[in-house]
Order: sequence, then structure tokens, then C-alpha cells
Amino acid sequence: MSRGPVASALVIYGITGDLARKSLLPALYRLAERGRLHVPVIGVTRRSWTDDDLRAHARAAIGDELDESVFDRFASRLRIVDGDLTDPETYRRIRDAVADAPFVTHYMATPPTQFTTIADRLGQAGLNRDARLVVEKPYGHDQASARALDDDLHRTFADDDLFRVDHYLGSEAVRGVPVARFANPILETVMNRDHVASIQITMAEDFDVADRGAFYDPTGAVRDVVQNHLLQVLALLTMDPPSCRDALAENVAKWELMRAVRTIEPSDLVRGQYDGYLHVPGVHPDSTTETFVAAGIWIDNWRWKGVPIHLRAGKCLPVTSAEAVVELREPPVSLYGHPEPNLIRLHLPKRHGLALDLSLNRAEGQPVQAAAVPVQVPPVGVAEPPYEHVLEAAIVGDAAAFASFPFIEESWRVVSKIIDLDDAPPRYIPGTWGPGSSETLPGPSGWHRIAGA
Ligand SMILES: NC(=O)C1=CN([C@@H]2O[C@H](COP(=O)(O)OP(=O)(O)OC[C@H]3O[C@@H](n4cnc5c(N)ncnc54)[C@H](OP(=O)(O)O)[C@@H]3O)[C@@H](O)[C@H]2O)C=CC1
Ligand SMILES: O=C1O[C@H](COP(=O)(O)O)[C@@H](O)[C@H](O)[C@H]1O
Repeated sequence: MSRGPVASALVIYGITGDLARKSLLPALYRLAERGRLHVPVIGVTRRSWTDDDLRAHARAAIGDELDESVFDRFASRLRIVDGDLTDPETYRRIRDAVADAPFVTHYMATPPTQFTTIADRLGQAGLNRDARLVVEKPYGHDQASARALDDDLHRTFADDDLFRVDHYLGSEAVRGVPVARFANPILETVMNRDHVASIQITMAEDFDVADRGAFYDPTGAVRDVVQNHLLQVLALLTMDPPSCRDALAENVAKWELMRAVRTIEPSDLVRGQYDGYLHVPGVHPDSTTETFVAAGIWIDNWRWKGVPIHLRAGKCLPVTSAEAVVELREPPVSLYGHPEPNLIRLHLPKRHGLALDLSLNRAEGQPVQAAAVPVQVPPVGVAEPPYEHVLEAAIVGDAAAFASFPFIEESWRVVSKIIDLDDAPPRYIPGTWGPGSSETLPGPSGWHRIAGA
């Protein structure tokens, strides 16, 4: 595995924000619980907080699961640096706070409007030396802005020191997709156009936009989860085997795959907006933002040419569940009736593991008759929440847990024709699978039922 230098301090910009409260602080606590947090964690805020304010904030963020002795250990690592992110003086204080650290990880969990400013100020303070910069999503809002952001950040950080977060890549289930494929010839030998009839990938959430209206409305489902999380899953599921086991090889394999993905046409798309979305605080009253999207995708390469692939994602759907379903072709001759298709189901983040729908003899007596039987392959052990892996990888320098810029650039190209549509999407009732027109997008038999639905 390729590793960069291990950091001896972690600085988090945006420590008072929603992401830090919901994901970063709880994940850091759990790392401390398992004895895997060995660095000081320095939060930056302009709220005039003390170290104790940060510790109280962290305690509230961790919630009821907290063990006092673990928390004491964790809290002793927390420090605050006060100051506005635009003010050079703030970075002098950060420099003092990390003076003893030979290598530092800077983690930007702020609104993206601050990313370039922070990187530039780090450079002016010399804090870009012996350091890496971790950048939260979204990485741009289209291909041009992603390129501009990348150019901006490269003014102060070399590419090896720029880690672009896609927390799906921190998920054990998602990281398990290439393992399931390339460690099991029984699966990998059928993963091509000769054997696969279709692929469907669903990321369903049964909750609404909640208090994130101001973020979500200029974003929408395609930018929020398709351009990043779902295209990463698609790439891991369909790429050729990497030439070796390191971040560069896997990134090259995913990038090659993404280059073969056709730009999605609006005619291959169904958008939807849940009833009630327009009343969410922060959402424009005439918003045409999609909260649901289903899209047809084609990969024009040797392995996948002609195999229909469909993705869908949305808020206010019937379940919270994510799954990739690979449907195999029918046997060439139907000796035992017309069995249900064989399915390979890869459960994603919230329920990792693998299931196969096989056709076995279920008839009582004669004649023998094939019928679909689900075969569950449960996950080994308990999955860590993705941000534990993201943060640990950010500290120890494991680039494999992050998105490469060439992949991001291609993925923005893939969605480029479907991100700025201003026609009003059809409404759907919360708790349903989006607008009715999405049901037959994959064809007359529709979408496979996914786990949990
Ligand atoms: N929230 C989520 O669920 C997810 C968020 N993300 C990404 O994480 C990042 C952060 O999102 P989120 O936490 O929701 O954002 P919030 O708006 O909740 O928090 C932003 C933080 O940035 C800080 N900040 C902004 N401007 C300044 C400034 N001039 N000086 C100092 N601090 C500043 C604020 O600190 P203060 O006011 O204390 O100074 C605040 O803590 C974004 O890139 C987002 O896309 C990614 C996945 C999920
Ligand atoms: O990046 C995002 O991801 C979450 C879903 O990730 P999960 O790990 O919580 O399943 C999604 O809800 C959010 O809208 C999006 O910004």
C-alpha cells in the first residue's frame, strides 16, 4: 500500500460546523476508544471558544455512548485556535499550535467558499510545508469549477498532499466491492457483457433535506450523491483489475473506467422533487432542484458495451438502503422452466455484505423446477462508520481512501448535461420510489427490490 508521511497533528477548519458535530468529532472519539488516535486535534473557530468549550461541544456531539475514561483521554487531545479563516493572524496562531509537529494534516470542513482562502493563507504562513490538505466535498460544482479549485489548491500543495474526501470511499462496504470481485473468481468471471444482463445501483434515503435546505437547494441529488458516491461505486463495480494494490493503480483503473462512461443525456433521466420540499427553510419557493434522480448509463468499453446500467438516488424514499444489483443473463436453454434471473447483490454503506439470488430446485416431487433462493453472505465483523476510516487515512497518509482529481474531472463530465436543468421536476409523495415515470426507466420489469425495502 502507498502511504504518505504520518501526521503528528490534525487541524480541523470548521470544527463548530454540522459535519464536525455529526461525523468528525464522534469518529475521532471512536478512534480514541480503539486506541487509534495518537495526535492532537486542533479546531479553528472565530467564536472565541476555549479548549473547554470545544470539549463540551465534543461531549454533546458524541452523545449517550460516551465512556468517561475514554472521553478524558480524547478530550486531552483537543485544542482550540481562535480566529477568522480569512485573517493571516489566525495562521500564526495555528503555526504556534503545531510547532512541535514534524508533519501536519489540515482538514477543511468549511463551506467550499473558504477552501481557496484557507489553502492560500496556509501557504503564506509556511504551513503548506510538511503538511497535507484534506478537502471536503463538493469538489467544485461542475467540471470547470473543479478544475479551477484544483489549480488554486495546487498553488500551495502538491497533488500527493491533496486528499479529496468522498466518504463513501471510507465505507468498508464500498471498499469491499473490489475485494469481493477480485478475490473471488466465481464472481469476477461473470462480470462482463457476456454474462451480465443489467446493473442497477440504488442509494435510497427515507429522510428529507431537514435543516440543510440552504446547502441542498443549489446542489440537488445529482451533485450531492451521483457525481461522487454513486459514480465511485459504479467504478469499483465495473473497473478492470488494478495492476497492483496501491492507491495510484486503483485510481488509474477507476479513471480508465470513467473515461469510457458516456455523458448522461437528459433523455436518459428521470428527476423528481418530493412534496413539501418547497417549504424547507433555505429552499427557494419556486425551486426546480431534484431530490430524486434515476439515470441510464452506458459504458462504451470492451467489457461492458451494450449492458444497460441504471442508477437512482433520492430523499424521502421508502427506506434508507443502498445496494448494487448485478443481474445475470438467462441460461441459453430453459431446461427447468423459466427461473428468476441470478442476481449478485452488494449491500452498500449501511448494511454491508453480499447476497446472491440463485435458482435451485424448490419443487416438491416431479418435475424438478428452478426457483429463486436468496443466499446471504453476511459481513465479517462490524463495519466502522466511514468517517473513522477517512480521518485515520487523512492522518496516516493513506491516499486510497480519497478521490483522485482525474476521476473527479471525468465524473463531472459524465453528469455535465444533467446538472443545470431548469424544468420543474415532477413531484412525488414522500415514502414512494420517486415519480411514477422512473419505475420503468430500466425497462418493463422495472427495478429489483433492494434489501430493506
Ligand atoms: N453537513 C453534512 O452532513 C456534510 C457536509 N459536508 C461538507 O463539509 C463541509 C462543511 O459542511 P457543514 O459542516 O455542513 O457546514 P457548516 O455551515 O455547518 O459549518 C461551517 C463551518 O465553517 C466555519 N467557517 C465558515 N467561515 C469561516 C470563517 N471565515 N472563519 C472561521 N470559520 C469559518 C464555521 O465556523 P465558525 O462559525 O465557528 O467560525 C463553521 O463551523 C462542506 O464542504 C460540506 O459540503 C460533506 C458531507 C456531509
Ligand atoms: O454526502 C452526502 O452523503 C449523505 C449520505 O451518506 P451516509 O454515509 O450518511 O449514508 C447524504 O445524506 C447527504 O445528502 C450527502 O451530502
